[in-house]
Amino acid sequence: MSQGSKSEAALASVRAAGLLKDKAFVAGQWIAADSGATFPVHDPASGAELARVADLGAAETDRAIAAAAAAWPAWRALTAKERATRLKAWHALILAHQEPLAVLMSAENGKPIAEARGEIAYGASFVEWFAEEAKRQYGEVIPAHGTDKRLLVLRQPIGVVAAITPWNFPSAMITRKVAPALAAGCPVVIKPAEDTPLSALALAELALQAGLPAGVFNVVTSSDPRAVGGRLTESPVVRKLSFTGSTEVGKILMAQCAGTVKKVSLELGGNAPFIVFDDADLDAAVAGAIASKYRNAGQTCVCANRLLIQDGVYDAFAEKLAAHVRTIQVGPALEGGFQQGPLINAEGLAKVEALVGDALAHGACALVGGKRHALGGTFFEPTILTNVTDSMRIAREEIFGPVAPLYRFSTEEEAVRLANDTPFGLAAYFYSRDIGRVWRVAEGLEYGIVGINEGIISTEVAPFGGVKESGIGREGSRHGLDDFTELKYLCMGGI
Ligand SMILES: O=CCCC(=O)O
Repeated sequence: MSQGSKSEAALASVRAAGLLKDKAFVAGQWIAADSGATFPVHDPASGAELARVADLGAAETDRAIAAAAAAWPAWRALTAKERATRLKAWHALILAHQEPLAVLMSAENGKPIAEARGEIAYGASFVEWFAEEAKRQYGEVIPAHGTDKRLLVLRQPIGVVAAITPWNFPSAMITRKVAPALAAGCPVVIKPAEDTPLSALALAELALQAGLPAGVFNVVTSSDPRAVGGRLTESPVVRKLSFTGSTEVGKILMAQCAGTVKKVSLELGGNAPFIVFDDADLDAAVAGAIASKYRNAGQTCVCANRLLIQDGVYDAFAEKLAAHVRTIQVGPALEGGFQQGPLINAEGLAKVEALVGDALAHGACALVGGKRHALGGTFFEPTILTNVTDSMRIAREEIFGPVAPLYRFSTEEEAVRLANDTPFGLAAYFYSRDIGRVWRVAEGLEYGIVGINEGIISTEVAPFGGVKESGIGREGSRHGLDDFTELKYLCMGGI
Protein backbone atom coordinates (compact mmCIF):
# COMPACT_ATOMS: atom_id res chain seq x y z
CA MET A 1 0.00 0.00 0.00
CA SER A 2 1.44 3.44 -0.90
CA GLN A 3 1.86 6.08 1.82
CA GLY A 4 -0.92 8.13 0.21
CA SER A 5 -3.40 5.26 0.36
CA LYS A 6 -2.32 4.54 3.95
CA SER A 7 -3.27 8.10 4.96
CA GLU A 8 -6.57 7.70 3.11
CA ALA A 9 -7.29 4.39 4.90
CA ALA A 10 -6.52 5.94 8.29
CA LEU A 11 -8.77 8.89 7.57
CA ALA A 12 -11.69 6.54 6.89
CA SER A 13 -12.02 6.02 10.67
CA VAL A 14 -12.02 9.79 11.22
CA ARG A 15 -14.68 10.24 8.56
CA ALA A 16 -16.76 7.44 10.11
CA ALA A 17 -16.61 9.28 13.45
CA GLY A 18 -17.95 12.40 11.70
CA LEU A 19 -14.77 14.34 12.50
CA LEU A 20 -13.34 14.99 9.04
CA LYS A 21 -14.58 18.51 8.26
CA ASP A 22 -13.52 20.70 5.37
CA LYS A 23 -15.68 23.78 5.93
CA ALA A 24 -14.98 26.61 8.36
CA PHE A 25 -17.20 26.97 11.43
CA VAL A 26 -18.80 30.39 11.90
CA ALA A 27 -21.93 31.33 13.88
CA GLY A 28 -22.74 27.67 14.48
CA GLN A 29 -22.70 26.88 10.71
CA TRP A 30 -20.24 25.01 8.49
CA ILE A 31 -19.40 27.53 5.78
CA ALA A 32 -17.46 27.62 2.50
CA ALA A 33 -15.38 30.65 1.52
CA ASP A 34 -17.42 33.39 -0.19
CA SER A 35 -15.19 32.87 -3.22
CA GLY A 36 -15.51 29.09 -3.04
CA ALA A 37 -11.71 28.88 -2.64
CA THR A 38 -10.08 25.99 -0.79
CA PHE A 39 -6.53 25.14 0.23
CA PRO A 40 -4.87 21.72 0.56
CA VAL A 41 -3.83 19.99 3.78
CA HIS A 42 -1.03 17.46 3.39
CA ASP A 43 0.28 14.44 5.28
CA PRO A 44 3.90 15.48 5.94
CA ALA A 45 4.99 11.83 5.95
CA SER A 46 3.96 11.19 2.37
CA GLY A 47 3.05 14.57 0.90
CA ALA A 48 -0.39 13.09 0.11
CA GLU A 49 -3.29 15.55 0.05
CA LEU A 50 -5.63 14.74 2.95
CA ALA A 51 -8.36 17.30 2.31
CA ARG A 52 -9.10 20.71 0.84
CA VAL A 53 -10.36 23.21 3.40
CA ALA A 54 -12.40 26.41 3.00
CA ASP A 55 -10.03 29.33 2.38
CA LEU A 56 -11.67 32.26 4.15
CA GLY A 57 -10.63 35.89 3.91
CA ALA A 58 -11.23 39.25 5.58
CA ALA A 59 -15.00 39.43 4.93
CA GLU A 60 -15.75 36.03 6.52
CA THR A 61 -13.41 36.92 9.42
CA ASP A 62 -15.48 40.04 10.06
CA ARG A 63 -18.62 37.88 10.11
CA ALA A 64 -17.01 35.50 12.60
CA ILE A 65 -16.13 38.46 14.86
CA ALA A 66 -19.71 39.77 14.54
CA ALA A 67 -21.09 36.30 15.39
CA ALA A 68 -18.89 36.14 18.48
CA ALA A 69 -19.98 39.63 19.55
CA ALA A 70 -23.64 38.69 19.09
CA ALA A 71 -23.16 35.53 21.17
CA TRP A 72 -21.37 37.29 24.00
CA PRO A 73 -24.26 38.73 26.09
CA ALA A 74 -26.03 35.38 26.47
CA TRP A 75 -22.80 33.44 27.06
CA ARG A 76 -21.54 35.78 29.79
CA ALA A 77 -25.00 35.83 31.39
CA LEU A 78 -24.90 32.08 32.06
CA THR A 79 -23.87 31.09 35.54
CA ALA A 80 -20.33 29.81 35.86
CA LYS A 81 -21.77 26.39 36.60
CA GLU A 82 -23.78 26.42 33.36
CA ARG A 83 -20.64 27.29 31.36
CA ALA A 84 -18.73 24.60 33.24
CA THR A 85 -21.39 22.04 32.31
CA ARG A 86 -20.89 22.78 28.57
CA LEU A 87 -17.11 22.58 29.00
CA LYS A 88 -17.35 19.27 30.84
CA ALA A 89 -19.53 17.87 28.04
CA TRP A 90 -16.89 19.01 25.50
CA HIS A 91 -14.14 17.41 27.61
CA ALA A 92 -16.01 14.08 27.74
CA LEU A 93 -16.59 14.12 23.97
CA ILE A 94 -12.90 14.85 23.24
CA LEU A 95 -11.82 11.91 25.39
CA ALA A 96 -14.51 9.64 23.92
CA HIS A 97 -13.07 10.44 20.44
CA GLN A 98 -9.41 10.28 21.44
CA GLU A 99 -8.51 7.70 18.79
CA PRO A 100 -9.96 9.37 15.67
CA LEU A 101 -8.71 12.77 16.89
CA ALA A 102 -5.22 11.31 17.36
CA VAL A 103 -5.28 9.67 13.91
CA LEU A 104 -6.34 12.96 12.35
CA MET A 105 -3.57 14.82 14.17
CA SER A 106 -0.91 12.30 13.17
CA ALA A 107 -2.09 12.51 9.58
CA GLU A 108 -1.88 16.30 9.28
CA ASN A 109 1.00 17.01 11.70
CA GLY A 110 3.18 13.92 11.37
CA LYS A 111 3.64 13.26 15.09
CA PRO A 112 3.76 9.56 16.06
CA ILE A 113 0.36 8.17 16.96
CA ALA A 114 1.35 7.56 20.61
CA GLU A 115 2.33 11.23 20.95
CA ALA A 116 -0.88 12.31 19.22
CA ARG A 117 -2.95 10.28 21.71
CA GLY A 118 -1.00 11.98 24.48
CA GLU A 119 -1.70 15.41 23.03
CA ILE A 120 -5.45 14.73 22.84
CA ALA A 121 -5.45 13.82 26.54
CA TYR A 122 -3.24 16.83 27.34
CA GLY A 123 -5.52 19.15 25.35
CA ALA A 124 -8.63 17.75 27.02
CA SER A 125 -7.06 18.33 30.44
CA PHE A 126 -7.25 22.11 29.88
CA VAL A 127 -10.97 21.86 29.16
CA GLU A 128 -11.56 19.92 32.36
CA TRP A 129 -9.31 22.24 34.39
CA PHE A 130 -10.99 25.44 33.22
CA ALA A 131 -14.47 23.93 33.60
CA GLU A 132 -13.52 23.63 37.26
CA GLU A 133 -11.83 27.06 37.44
CA ALA A 134 -14.89 28.77 35.88
CA LYS A 135 -16.59 28.43 39.26
CA ARG A 136 -13.70 30.05 41.11
CA GLN A 137 -13.57 33.40 39.34
CA TYR A 138 -13.66 35.25 42.65
CA GLY A 139 -13.72 39.00 43.17
CA GLU A 140 -12.48 40.89 46.24
CA VAL A 141 -13.72 43.04 49.08
CA ILE A 142 -11.10 45.64 50.06
CA PRO A 143 -10.99 47.26 53.52
CA ALA A 144 -12.08 50.80 52.63
CA HIS A 145 -10.21 54.08 53.04
CA GLY A 146 -13.26 55.72 54.70
CA THR A 147 -15.92 54.45 57.16
CA ASP A 148 -18.75 55.51 54.81
CA LYS A 149 -17.38 53.49 51.89
CA ARG A 150 -17.24 49.89 50.71
CA LEU A 151 -14.79 48.80 48.00
CA LEU A 152 -15.25 45.76 45.79
CA VAL A 153 -13.50 44.25 42.79
CA LEU A 154 -15.41 42.27 40.16
CA ARG A 155 -13.73 40.04 37.59
CA GLN A 156 -15.63 40.29 34.33
CA PRO A 157 -15.09 38.60 30.94
CA ILE A 158 -12.96 40.75 28.65
CA GLY A 159 -15.10 40.27 25.53
CA VAL A 160 -14.47 38.73 22.11
CA VAL A 161 -11.19 36.79 22.05
CA ALA A 162 -9.12 35.99 18.96
CA ALA A 163 -6.79 32.98 19.13
CA ILE A 164 -4.11 32.27 16.53
CA THR A 165 -2.73 28.79 17.05
CA PRO A 166 0.29 26.80 15.78
CA TRP A 167 0.72 23.55 13.89
CA ASN A 168 3.04 21.82 16.37
CA PHE A 169 0.24 21.19 18.91
CA PRO A 170 -2.83 21.33 16.65
CA SER A 171 -5.26 20.49 19.47
CA ALA A 172 -3.75 21.38 22.86
CA MET A 173 -2.79 24.95 21.92
CA ILE A 174 -6.43 25.53 20.97
CA THR A 175 -7.93 24.12 24.17
CA ARG A 176 -5.31 25.90 26.32
CA LYS A 177 -6.63 29.23 24.98
CA VAL A 178 -10.27 28.50 24.25
CA ALA A 179 -11.18 26.70 27.50
CA PRO A 180 -10.17 29.59 29.81
CA ALA A 181 -11.79 32.12 27.47
CA LEU A 182 -15.08 30.22 27.46
CA ALA A 183 -14.86 29.57 31.20
CA ALA A 184 -14.41 33.30 31.83
CA GLY A 185 -17.48 34.07 29.71
CA CYS A 186 -15.79 35.14 26.44
CA PRO A 187 -16.64 33.96 22.90
CA VAL A 188 -13.70 33.01 20.65
CA VAL A 189 -12.65 33.27 17.01
CA ILE A 190 -9.79 30.88 16.22
CA LYS A 191 -7.46 31.00 13.26
CA PRO A 192 -5.69 27.60 13.25
CA ALA A 193 -2.37 27.09 11.47
CA GLU A 194 -2.82 26.44 7.76
CA ASP A 195 -0.77 23.21 8.03
CA THR A 196 -3.15 21.68 10.60
CA PRO A 197 -6.71 23.05 10.38
CA LEU A 198 -8.41 19.63 10.50
CA SER A 199 -7.82 19.08 14.22
CA ALA A 200 -9.35 22.50 14.94
CA LEU A 201 -12.44 21.70 12.87
CA ALA A 202 -12.85 18.34 14.62
CA LEU A 203 -12.76 20.16 17.98
CA ALA A 204 -15.45 22.52 16.65
CA GLU A 205 -17.69 19.58 15.72
CA LEU A 206 -17.37 18.22 19.26
CA ALA A 207 -18.00 21.68 20.74
CA LEU A 208 -21.20 21.81 18.70
CA GLN A 209 -22.22 18.39 20.00
CA ALA A 210 -21.40 19.56 23.55
CA GLY A 211 -24.02 22.30 23.25
CA LEU A 212 -21.85 25.38 22.89
CA PRO A 213 -24.20 28.04 21.51
CA ALA A 214 -23.80 29.40 17.97
CA GLY A 215 -21.13 32.10 17.73
CA VAL A 216 -19.36 31.23 20.97
CA PHE A 217 -16.73 29.11 19.20
CA ASN A 218 -15.74 30.02 15.62
CA VAL A 219 -12.99 28.55 13.46
CA VAL A 220 -11.76 30.64 10.52
CA THR A 221 -9.65 28.46 8.23
CA SER A 222 -7.44 30.31 5.79
CA SER A 223 -4.21 30.03 3.85
CA ASP A 224 -3.80 33.79 4.24
CA PRO A 225 -2.77 34.47 7.86
CA ARG A 226 -2.05 38.12 7.06
CA ALA A 227 -5.60 38.86 5.90
CA VAL A 228 -7.26 37.05 8.80
CA GLY A 229 -4.72 38.18 11.40
CA GLY A 230 -5.07 41.74 10.11
CA ARG A 231 -8.83 41.75 10.72
CA LEU A 232 -8.55 40.03 14.09
CA THR A 233 -5.98 42.54 15.33
CA GLU A 234 -7.55 45.68 13.81
CA SER A 235 -11.13 45.03 14.91
CA PRO A 236 -12.17 47.16 17.91
CA VAL A 237 -14.70 44.45 18.77
CA VAL A 238 -11.93 41.94 19.52
CA ARG A 239 -10.67 42.82 23.01
CA LYS A 240 -7.99 40.20 23.43
CA LEU A 241 -5.54 38.32 21.22
CA SER A 242 -3.90 35.10 22.31
CA PHE A 243 -1.13 33.84 20.01
CA THR A 244 1.29 30.92 20.05
CA GLY A 245 4.00 30.97 17.39
CA SER A 246 7.25 32.63 16.46
CA THR A 247 8.66 35.71 18.17
CA GLU A 248 8.88 37.39 14.75
CA VAL A 249 5.14 37.03 14.09
CA GLY A 250 4.28 37.76 17.73
CA LYS A 251 5.98 41.16 17.49
CA ILE A 252 4.01 42.01 14.34
CA LEU A 253 0.70 40.99 15.95
CA MET A 254 1.53 42.95 19.11
CA ALA A 255 2.23 46.07 17.06
CA GLN A 256 -1.04 45.57 15.14
CA CYS A 257 -2.96 45.22 18.43
CA ALA A 258 -1.59 48.56 19.64
CA GLY A 259 -4.06 50.40 17.38
CA THR A 260 -7.00 49.22 19.49
CA VAL A 261 -5.02 48.73 22.74
CA LYS A 262 -5.95 45.06 22.92
CA LYS A 263 -4.79 42.86 25.73
CA VAL A 264 -2.32 40.30 24.32
CA SER A 265 -1.05 36.93 25.46
CA LEU A 266 1.96 35.76 23.49
CA GLU A 267 3.57 32.36 23.77
CA LEU A 268 6.58 32.76 21.48
CA GLY A 269 9.90 31.21 20.58
CA GLY A 270 12.43 29.71 22.95
CA ASN A 271 16.10 28.80 23.06
CA ALA A 272 15.97 26.40 25.99
CA PRO A 273 19.22 25.58 27.77
CA PHE A 274 19.50 22.06 29.19
CA ILE A 275 22.35 22.12 31.72
CA VAL A 276 24.01 18.99 33.06
CA PHE A 277 26.32 19.59 36.03
CA ASP A 278 29.14 17.24 37.08
CA ASP A 279 27.10 16.10 40.11
CA ALA A 280 24.01 15.13 38.06
CA ASP A 281 22.47 11.67 37.85
CA LEU A 282 23.61 11.10 34.26
CA ASP A 283 21.05 8.41 33.43
CA ALA A 284 18.24 10.69 34.58
CA ALA A 285 19.76 13.58 32.60
CA VAL A 286 19.91 11.44 29.44
CA ALA A 287 16.28 10.34 29.89
CA GLY A 288 15.27 13.98 30.43
CA ALA A 289 17.23 15.14 27.38
CA ILE A 290 15.61 12.51 25.16
CA ALA A 291 12.13 13.49 26.38
CA SER A 292 12.74 17.21 26.11
CA LYS A 293 14.72 17.25 22.86
CA TYR A 294 13.17 14.60 20.62
CA ARG A 295 9.47 15.00 21.51
CA ASN A 296 7.49 15.92 18.38
CA ALA A 297 10.74 15.57 16.36
CA GLY A 298 12.14 18.53 18.29
CA GLN A 299 9.33 20.80 17.15
CA THR A 300 8.15 22.31 20.43
CA CYS A 301 8.85 25.74 21.85
CA VAL A 302 10.12 24.16 25.10
CA CYS A 303 12.42 21.59 23.46
CA ALA A 304 16.01 21.64 24.76
CA ASN A 305 17.81 23.81 22.19
CA ARG A 306 21.28 24.03 23.75
CA LEU A 307 22.67 21.18 25.86
CA LEU A 308 25.29 22.73 28.16
CA ILE A 309 27.41 19.95 29.67
CA GLN A 310 30.03 20.45 32.38
CA ASP A 311 33.62 19.38 31.52
CA GLY A 312 33.77 16.45 33.94
CA VAL A 313 30.77 14.60 32.43
CA TYR A 314 30.82 15.88 28.83
CA ASP A 315 32.20 12.72 27.23
CA ALA A 316 30.22 10.29 29.40
CA PHE A 317 26.98 12.20 28.81
CA ALA A 318 27.60 12.38 25.04
CA GLU A 319 28.20 8.61 24.86
CA LYS A 320 25.14 7.71 26.92
CA LEU A 321 22.94 10.10 24.96
CA ALA A 322 24.27 8.74 21.66
CA ALA A 323 23.47 5.16 22.72
CA HIS A 324 19.82 6.18 23.23
CA VAL A 325 19.50 8.40 20.19
CA ARG A 326 20.77 5.63 17.91
CA THR A 327 17.73 3.55 18.96
CA ILE A 328 15.11 6.17 17.96
CA GLN A 329 12.99 4.62 15.22
CA VAL A 330 11.97 7.05 12.49
CA GLY A 331 8.95 6.53 10.27
CA PRO A 332 5.44 7.59 9.23
CA ALA A 333 3.34 8.74 12.16
CA LEU A 334 0.38 6.51 11.53
CA GLU A 335 2.36 3.29 11.53
CA GLY A 336 2.84 2.23 15.15
CA GLY A 337 6.25 1.66 16.69
CA PHE A 338 8.06 4.78 15.48
CA GLN A 339 9.25 7.39 17.96
CA GLN A 340 9.96 10.13 15.44
CA GLY A 341 7.94 11.32 12.47
CA PRO A 342 8.73 13.77 9.68
CA LEU A 343 9.21 17.52 10.08
CA ILE A 344 6.15 19.58 9.30
CA ASN A 345 7.16 20.84 5.85
CA ALA A 346 9.99 21.57 3.42
CA GLU A 347 10.66 24.98 5.01
CA GLY A 348 11.12 23.39 8.45
CA LEU A 349 13.47 20.80 6.97
CA ALA A 350 15.51 23.42 5.13
CA LYS A 351 16.00 25.42 8.34
CA VAL A 352 17.21 22.41 10.34
CA GLU A 353 19.51 21.39 7.51
CA ALA A 354 20.96 24.91 7.26
CA LEU A 355 21.62 25.16 11.02
CA VAL A 356 23.33 21.76 11.11
CA GLY A 357 25.30 22.59 7.95
CA ASP A 358 26.52 25.87 9.45
CA ALA A 359 27.59 24.16 12.70
CA LEU A 360 29.46 21.40 10.83
CA ALA A 361 31.17 23.96 8.59
CA HIS A 362 32.40 25.82 11.69
CA GLY A 363 33.92 22.85 13.48
CA ALA A 364 31.06 20.90 15.10
CA CYS A 365 31.06 17.09 14.71
CA ALA A 366 28.04 14.87 14.03
CA LEU A 367 28.25 12.19 16.74
CA VAL A 368 24.91 10.76 15.53
CA GLY A 369 22.94 11.62 12.38
CA GLY A 370 23.47 15.04 10.86
CA LYS A 371 21.56 14.88 7.60
CA ARG A 372 18.24 14.20 5.88
CA HIS A 373 16.91 10.72 6.60
CA ALA A 374 17.08 7.99 3.97
CA LEU A 375 13.26 7.85 4.08
CA GLY A 376 13.29 11.11 2.09
CA GLY A 377 10.48 13.68 2.25
CA THR A 378 10.83 15.87 5.33
CA PHE A 379 12.38 13.19 7.55
CA PHE A 380 15.61 14.21 9.33
CA GLU A 381 17.96 11.92 11.24
CA PRO A 382 17.92 12.09 15.06
CA THR A 383 21.14 14.03 15.53
CA ILE A 384 23.75 14.87 18.16
CA LEU A 385 26.40 17.51 17.45
CA THR A 386 29.48 17.83 19.65
CA ASN A 387 32.09 20.63 19.84
CA VAL A 388 29.40 23.21 19.29
CA THR A 389 30.24 26.78 20.31
CA ASP A 390 28.10 29.81 20.99
CA SER A 391 29.44 31.60 17.90
CA MET A 392 27.50 29.23 15.62
CA ARG A 393 24.03 30.09 14.26
CA ILE A 394 22.54 27.04 15.99
CA ALA A 395 23.31 28.64 19.38
CA ARG A 396 21.17 31.68 18.60
CA GLU A 397 18.19 30.23 16.70
CA GLU A 398 15.35 27.91 17.65
CA ILE A 399 16.19 24.64 15.86
CA PHE A 400 12.69 23.07 15.74
CA GLY A 401 14.16 19.74 14.71
CA PRO A 402 15.63 16.54 16.21
CA VAL A 403 19.11 17.97 16.73
CA ALA A 404 20.91 18.10 20.10
CA PRO A 405 23.94 20.44 20.04
CA LEU A 406 26.33 19.79 22.96
CA TYR A 407 28.25 22.77 24.42
CA ARG A 408 30.96 22.53 27.07
CA PHE A 409 31.27 24.67 30.22
CA SER A 410 33.50 24.70 33.33
CA THR A 411 31.80 26.55 36.18
CA GLU A 412 28.30 27.12 37.54
CA GLU A 413 28.59 30.88 36.87
CA GLU A 414 29.56 30.21 33.25
CA ALA A 415 26.59 27.85 32.80
CA VAL A 416 24.10 30.42 34.08
CA ARG A 417 25.72 33.19 32.00
CA LEU A 418 25.60 31.07 28.81
CA ALA A 419 22.04 29.94 29.56
CA ASN A 420 20.84 33.53 29.96
CA ASP A 421 22.77 34.84 26.96
CA THR A 422 19.73 34.93 24.66
CA PRO A 423 16.80 37.27 24.05
CA PHE A 424 14.50 34.30 24.77
CA GLY A 425 13.26 33.13 28.17
CA LEU A 426 10.65 30.38 27.89
CA ALA A 427 11.89 27.07 29.37
CA ALA A 428 15.20 26.01 30.89
CA TYR A 429 16.27 22.69 32.40
CA PHE A 430 19.12 21.60 34.64
CA TYR A 431 20.34 18.47 36.36
CA SER A 432 22.15 18.60 39.70
CA ARG A 433 21.94 16.84 43.05
CA ASP A 434 23.48 19.68 45.07
CA ILE A 435 20.65 21.42 46.93
CA GLY A 436 22.53 24.73 47.21
CA ARG A 437 23.26 24.74 43.50
CA VAL A 438 19.66 23.80 42.72
CA TRP A 439 18.41 26.96 44.44
CA ARG A 440 21.15 29.25 43.07
CA VAL A 441 20.69 28.13 39.48
CA ALA A 442 16.85 28.01 39.62
CA GLU A 443 16.84 31.60 40.88
CA GLY A 444 19.51 32.77 38.45
CA LEU A 445 17.91 31.49 35.25
CA GLU A 446 15.93 34.18 33.41
CA TYR A 447 13.12 31.89 32.25
CA GLY A 448 9.39 31.51 32.85
CA ILE A 449 9.66 27.74 33.35
CA VAL A 450 12.53 25.76 34.90
CA GLY A 451 12.68 21.96 34.89
CA ILE A 452 14.97 20.71 37.68
CA ASN A 453 16.00 17.08 37.22
CA GLU A 454 12.99 16.86 34.89
CA GLY A 455 12.69 17.07 31.10
CA ILE A 456 8.89 17.34 30.73
CA ILE A 457 7.32 20.36 32.40
CA SER A 458 3.95 20.67 30.62
CA THR A 459 0.76 20.19 32.62
CA GLU A 460 -2.58 21.96 32.83
CA VAL A 461 -2.12 22.66 36.54
CA ALA A 462 0.99 24.88 36.20
CA PRO A 463 1.50 28.31 34.59
CA PHE A 464 3.11 28.01 31.14
CA GLY A 465 4.76 31.05 29.57
CA GLY A 466 7.95 32.96 29.07
CA VAL A 467 9.83 36.15 29.87
CA LYS A 468 11.86 38.50 27.62
CA GLU A 469 11.12 37.89 23.91
CA SER A 470 9.45 34.54 24.65
CA GLY A 471 6.19 36.19 25.48
CA ILE A 472 3.63 37.75 27.76
CA GLY A 473 1.06 36.06 29.99
CA ARG A 474 0.59 32.57 31.36
CA GLU A 475 -1.57 29.69 30.12
CA GLY A 476 -2.92 26.84 32.23
CA SER A 477 -3.17 26.82 36.04
CA ARG A 478 -5.41 29.16 38.04
CA HIS A 479 -3.50 32.07 36.47
CA GLY A 480 -4.64 31.05 32.98
CA LEU A 481 -8.05 32.61 33.51
CA ASP A 482 -6.68 36.06 34.39
CA ASP A 483 -5.86 37.14 30.85
CA PHE A 484 -9.47 36.66 29.80
CA THR A 485 -10.94 38.86 32.52
CA GLU A 486 -10.86 42.53 33.45
CA LEU A 487 -10.91 43.81 37.00
CA LYS A 488 -13.65 46.32 37.76
CA TYR A 489 -13.33 48.35 40.97
CA LEU A 490 -16.59 49.45 42.61
CA CYS A 491 -16.39 52.30 45.11
CA MET A 492 -19.63 52.59 47.09
CA GLY A 493 -20.00 55.74 49.15
CA GLY A 494 -22.65 57.24 51.44
CA ILE A 495 -22.96 54.18 53.65
O1 LIG B 1 5.22 24.27 21.78
C1 LIG B 1 4.51 24.72 22.64
C2 LIG B 1 3.77 24.00 23.72
C3 LIG B 1 4.48 22.85 24.30
C4 LIG B 1 3.79 22.26 25.51
O2 LIG B 1 2.70 22.68 25.91
O3 LIG B 1 4.38 21.36 26.07
